[in-house]
Amino acid sequence: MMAANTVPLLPRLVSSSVAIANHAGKIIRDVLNKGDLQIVQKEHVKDLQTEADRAAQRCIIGSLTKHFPGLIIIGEEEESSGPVQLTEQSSVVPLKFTCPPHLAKLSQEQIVVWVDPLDGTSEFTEATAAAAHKCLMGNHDTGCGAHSTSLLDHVTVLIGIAVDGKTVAGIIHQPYFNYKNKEKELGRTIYGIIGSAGENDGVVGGLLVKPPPTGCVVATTRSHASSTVNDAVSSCDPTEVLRVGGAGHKVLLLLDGSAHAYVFASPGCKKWDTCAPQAVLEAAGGALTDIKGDHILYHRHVQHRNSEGVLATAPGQDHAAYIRKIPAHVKENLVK
Ligand SMILES: Nc1ncnc2c1ncn2[C@@H]1O[C@H](COP(=O)(O)O)[C@@H](OP(=O)(O)O)[C@H]1O
Ligand SMILES: [Mg+2]
Repeated sequence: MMAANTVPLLPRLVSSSVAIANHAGKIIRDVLNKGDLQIVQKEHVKDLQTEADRAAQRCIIGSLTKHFPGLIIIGEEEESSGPVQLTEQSSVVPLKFTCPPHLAKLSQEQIVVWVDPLDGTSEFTEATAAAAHKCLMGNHDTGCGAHSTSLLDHVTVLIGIAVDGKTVAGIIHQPYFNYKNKEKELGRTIYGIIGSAGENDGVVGGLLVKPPPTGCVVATTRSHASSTVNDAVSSCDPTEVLRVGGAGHKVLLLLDGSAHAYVFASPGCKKWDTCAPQAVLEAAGGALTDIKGDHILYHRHVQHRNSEGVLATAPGQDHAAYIRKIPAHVKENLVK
């Protein structure tokens, strides 16, 4: 076995982040099971924060800082007081693939980590603590409150790693994956490094990448729709539209064979929403850009908003063709 300090920085960071994201997912479930989300409204009524967001972020930033002192980390939530549950230094997960050669000699100063401790907060709050407490005790859904608890699938923990302003690696943890099936393990973690060797499931850990069905299934926002969002979706001539929560969840739909494209022509989504999902998607051969087809950059001092929207396509799809379909008035409406 190689000594820890001979393993390049990037795979060490990804491996620790997988363990940290798993831990954050457990913290999220614990908060929901206690039944008191302590919801705070941020910029507007659909921009919420719960104790699960805060506690998960304390865990992620505290643990990353402990294991990688001096690392630049940008999290969605402001600093909050409360217990900080850290992962152990030894909590690392063996990765399925090796570091691409061009990323093998990074210095920590080149890296920015973008953290969304709980993506899909609107859906999380709707899957009420009461319904979740009743239905999820014992790791299974008894059917009561099924409508609201099904939204728990939309919740993810996102840790994205950018190098010199470009996303290179990402971790998406889904804390409630399998929550309806008590026979199976609760939660899953998907991770990828762009440019790793291997084919499809070999380059994305934790998920078997599948092609989408025939037709054109477009995933878009469930809770932040607008006329430009709807115009952009319609322009793709979808055979089906999936209105679902979370940027992480929507990208997972592109990877698990559920959708062809994720279209969001609005400035509300932020860098911490897209950094990890973009890396995982692109590691598998998909693409994520703004709605005009330009790259999204993740430098330390970049503006947090993805002000020109988000358009992502599943592996094997013609990304440029989707960009061409977006109407000019939608593109003109979204400016830096
Ligand atoms: N108008 C808006 N205001 C605030 N956040 C927005 C937004 N539109 C999108 N987002 C954020 O982008 C992410 C994906 O949104 P959606 O689920 O609507 O597609 C969510 O992240 P969070 O759940 O982490 O806040 C959501 O809050
Ligand atoms: Mg988010």
